[in-house]
Amino acid sequence: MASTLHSFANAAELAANLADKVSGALSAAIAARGEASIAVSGGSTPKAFFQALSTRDIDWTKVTITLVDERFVPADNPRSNHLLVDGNLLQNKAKAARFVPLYQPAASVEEAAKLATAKSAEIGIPFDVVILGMGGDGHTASFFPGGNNLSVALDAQTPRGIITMDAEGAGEPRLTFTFSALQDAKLLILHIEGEGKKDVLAKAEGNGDEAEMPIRAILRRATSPVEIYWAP
Ligand SMILES: O=C1O[C@H](COP(=O)(O)O)[C@@H](O)[C@H](O)[C@H]1O
Repeated sequence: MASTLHSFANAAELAANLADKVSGALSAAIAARGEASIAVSGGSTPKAFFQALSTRDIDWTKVTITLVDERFVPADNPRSNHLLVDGNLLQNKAKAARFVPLYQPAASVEEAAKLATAKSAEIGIPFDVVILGMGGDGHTASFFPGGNNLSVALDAQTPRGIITMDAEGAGEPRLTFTFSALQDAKLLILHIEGEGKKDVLAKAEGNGDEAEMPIRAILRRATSPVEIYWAP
């Protein structure tokens, strides 16, 4: 499916525009079905966007928020994506939203993935909004180059849900939604910032294996159009 690049003068402008776009999509879903769902990324990029979105005038009591991926660490760990969402998105008006975490306090990451899959099954299918990020190595969600479960995660036949990922570049073991669960969001956004990430995107858009740059799976095979939001 085609992608469209939206470029902004700076990160603040991007955050405000993306917050408007996403709040419009969530409000439309609430008007149509009485509820809305959004899966967001972690990492260093989304903070300003989360803060902007948290102030938007939406009926947040009807919104379910989850993560596209998470580290297998509890929510008080500084590297937790849940912690980032708690401090920046689940604030202001968005405090009223329901949050479904991927981390579960289980004995193993595999057990946590099963529990998270069961809990997230209540969230509407497909997601109304998915916000993906991208690492400098071309990973998105926790689809890491060299990941032990990468081919399963990227296989369109793998059922929707959360699986585990171990990879050298990942730090901790990860929990990630599968490609099948993310690629058909009604609004599918790739949010990246900086000249370096633009170069990585250009490389990903060229020829090469998906396994080398897993973002290619989204750019090449997502059934929804990919809206790319970029600022220097
Ligand atoms: O590990 C992760 O990294 C990516 C990209 O993060 P960034 O710091 O380069 O913005 C992120 O999209 C993903 O959710 C996160 O777990």
